[in-house]
Amino acid sequence: MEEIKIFSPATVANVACGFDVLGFCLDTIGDHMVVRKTLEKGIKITEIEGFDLPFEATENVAGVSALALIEDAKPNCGFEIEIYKNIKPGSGIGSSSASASGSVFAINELLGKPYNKTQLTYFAMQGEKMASQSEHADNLAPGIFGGFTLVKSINPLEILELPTPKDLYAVIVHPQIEIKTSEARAMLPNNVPLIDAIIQWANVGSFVHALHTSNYGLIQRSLQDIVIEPYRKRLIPHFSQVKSESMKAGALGCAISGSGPSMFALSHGLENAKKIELAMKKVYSNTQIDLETYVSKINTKGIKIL
Ligand SMILES: Nc1ncnc2c1ncn2[C@@H]1O[C@H](COP(=O)(O)OP(=O)(O)OP(=O)(O)O)[C@@H](O)[C@H]1O
Ligand SMILES: N[C@@H](CCO)C(=O)O
Repeated sequence: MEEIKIFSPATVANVACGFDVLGFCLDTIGDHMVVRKTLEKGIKITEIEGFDLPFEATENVAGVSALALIEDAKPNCGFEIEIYKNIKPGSGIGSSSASASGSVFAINELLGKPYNKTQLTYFAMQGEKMASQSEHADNLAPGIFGGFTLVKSINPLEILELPTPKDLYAVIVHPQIEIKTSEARAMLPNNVPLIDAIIQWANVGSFVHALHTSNYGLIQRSLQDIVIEPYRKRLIPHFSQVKSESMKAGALGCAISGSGPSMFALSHGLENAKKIELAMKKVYSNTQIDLETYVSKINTKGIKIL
């Protein structure tokens, strides 16, 4: 194979209680990428559509992760990358992650799949590190593995695939402001009071159990974030109203997606998800804030070859 076209989906990191460890993959929004082999060695980004991003491979996360992979694989060829972006950078639904994971997934396919999904996540982390100035894989893993994932450890990298209850849907509201992950991380405290940590890790454990048992009531009781949300919610206009209106509309939970400004809600069933989407839109209807909303099935396959 000389050329490959892929869909690299948007993802939701943290999932309320699991800062830097939990994530899930969306279905209805993502970037397209075309990657082809070249005689000339190295990585070239030849096309970027949708948003203004660097073409220099060492400055674009897609290039940085691809360079990490070829440094290890030492292939006899190079690669050129075209990026067709739909996910706005700084949106909180894994824009940089979709590019970082998409390029390594595509190159791996073109090389005959020498690497497994965990190794691909490792290479993609090198790109993510540049964008957010810290190492985390909670957006990358669900894009590469699909479904819900838990990053058990980043050193050594270990990723657990979690089950997806059949009737679970996600609703995303994206107020059109930009929040850089690096800045949203810089505002967090270095220490967490033990009393808060106890509540948070109990929620992570019970959320994982709820996914395994398709226990929607327990999903609802586990989706809370008392560690990160108190700091970041002030970055997001109308955060508290979106949350309370979503819950009134039947959400299992509503929280910041990644580092924001997007917020997500989980829903038991599609009809209910549509009601939650309407409730979210209504909160912003009398404001000047532009927004996008999406209702999505949980994407259990991850990155897709087109
Ligand atoms: N291919 C790329 N796609 C998106 N952002 C990129 C890319 N290459 C470099 N960047 C830079 O990464 C930054 C955006 O990444 P950031 O992690 O802040 O946002 P995000 O990926 O949408 O958020 P989140 O990780 O919270 O979902 C921007 O500064 C952008 O210029
Ligand atoms: N876990 C990360 C996800 C965003 O990249 C954060 O919230 O900072």
